[in-house]
Amino acid sequence: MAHERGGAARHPPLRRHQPPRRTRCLASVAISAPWIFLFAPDMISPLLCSSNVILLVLTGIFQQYWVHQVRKVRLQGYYVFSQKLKHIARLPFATIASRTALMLLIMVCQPLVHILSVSLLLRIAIVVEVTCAGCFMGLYIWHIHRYNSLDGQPDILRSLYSALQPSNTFEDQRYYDARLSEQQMALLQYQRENIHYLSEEVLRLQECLSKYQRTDAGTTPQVDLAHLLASRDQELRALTAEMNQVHSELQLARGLIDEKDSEIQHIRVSNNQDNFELWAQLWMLQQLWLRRYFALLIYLKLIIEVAENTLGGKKVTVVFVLGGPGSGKGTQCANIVEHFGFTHLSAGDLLRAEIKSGSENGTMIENMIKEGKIVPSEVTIKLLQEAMIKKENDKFLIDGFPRNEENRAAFENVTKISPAFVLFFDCSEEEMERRLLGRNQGRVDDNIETIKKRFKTFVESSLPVIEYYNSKDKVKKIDAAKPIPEVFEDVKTIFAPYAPKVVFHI
Ligand SMILES: Nc1ncnc2c1ncn2[C@@H]1O[C@H](COP(=O)(O)OP(=O)(O)OP(=O)(O)O)[C@@H](O)[C@H]1O
Ligand SMILES: O=c1ccn([C@@H]2O[C@H](COP(=O)(O)O)[C@@H](O)[C@H]2O)c(=O)[nH]1
Repeated sequence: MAHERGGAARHPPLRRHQPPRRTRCLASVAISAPWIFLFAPDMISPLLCSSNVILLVLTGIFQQYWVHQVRKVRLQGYYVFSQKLKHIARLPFATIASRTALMLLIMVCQPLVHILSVSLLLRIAIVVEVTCAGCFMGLYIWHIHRYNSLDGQPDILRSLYSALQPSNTFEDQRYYDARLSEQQMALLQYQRENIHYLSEEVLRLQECLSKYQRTDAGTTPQVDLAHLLASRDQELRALTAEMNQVHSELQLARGLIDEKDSEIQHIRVSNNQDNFELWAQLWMLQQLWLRRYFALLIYLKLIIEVAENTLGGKKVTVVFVLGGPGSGKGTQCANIVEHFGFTHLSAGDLLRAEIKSGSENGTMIENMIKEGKIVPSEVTIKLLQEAMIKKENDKFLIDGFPRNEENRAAFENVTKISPAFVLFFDCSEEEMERRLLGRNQGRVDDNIETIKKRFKTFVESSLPVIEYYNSKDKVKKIDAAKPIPEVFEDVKTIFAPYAPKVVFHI
């Protein structure tokens, strides 16, 4: 952006303006009138007055032209500069107008004027007038010259916003009260369009959100999970495509502006104002696209925020509890549930329940567990999603999952949920083996043969997952070899931010 604007600033469109030759002629005639008309002294005063009136008319016309030029400077975005020029452009006309009035007054009051001759007074008036008008014209020309060598940035945005912000200074207050320039109006119009566009996007977003809302007060959301996730994915894809399109259109606009920039360089030589108008239009177009682009980025961020860590219309907090078999995950999860109000979802327990339910996957799952192998991701993820949706809670401990990289990636892709952190129970194999053999819960995999296989799977497949989250700074490691209460003391420190808030009842 700065580049384009800078480009424009390097090639200002105005050329240096000289006072018209006619004005100078009239001024010289006016000054030399008393000598030219020596043969007819009575003609001097009326002639001086009438030539001054002509000069006044011409300055008026000339002022119109200057004001038009000042407007162009303002349209280019140099608001502060144009404000300065605006006052200077009016000074020559004001000077000549006041002197003409003075001259007419002298003429009218002729019989009362005794100190100096009328002709002398008129000449003094006209010399003062021409000197002042000349000075002001010079000042204007000097400013134009300064403008042409100006290398600053247009201050249009400042001017736009300053007009909308009340100020204490008198100058700013006047500006605040003054009518907005056309350029400001145009920019405001664009802002309005963008606001309109954004509100449409917000409506769309609200519509998307409403799909995630629960439709009754019951515990089961009415939205079909698969449909919900699929539509959310589709929305994300559509939005990304739209953003890419806008981005390419933005590039196109930028390309055009660059092209026009070089044409504007030509304008400086040829003084072709039409191309400047084109540049101004392109600049505005680019502004529009930029605003739209950023609006879309914000929208995309919102969508991603909505999509992430959301399930059945609620934002969820998920903690993965990982560690070797027998490291004490289940034992500590029970404590966390009691103290911190989490819902405990053990992937192993869900799989065992699935076997018991007599599902078609039952035999496959049972065989995998006996072999200490990892059940396919889609089976486990489906069970976890269903369990999460069924529960009212929004804080979940997912125990013993993900067990490998594939589990992890599939879960994040399908659910768009990433864990707040990973609680890792670190324990030696000897200690874990001792605990598992002493667990005595009748589990088919708590035998030395399967235990060895489970250890192998843990080292080969599950440890890389922990390493992955560690690289993301998400792992909170616990020394699980300590006695149960001591381990829980460490766990409590980690979960302190999740402690339920104390409510005071009066
Ligand atoms: N810190 C501890 N010290 C001693 N024994 C413990 C400790 N933590 C748990 N145990 C015991 O070890 C056995 C295994 O514990 P637990 O079921 O919690 O482990 P786990 O990590 O969930 O195992 P798995 O992954 O096989 O489900 C249990 O009998 C439990 O009482
Ligand atoms: O995500 C998972 C979780 C578990 N399994 C299988 O179940 C057993 C027992 O799991 P525990 O967590 O020890 O209760 C495990 O050895 C795996 O075979 C799984 O495949 N995927």
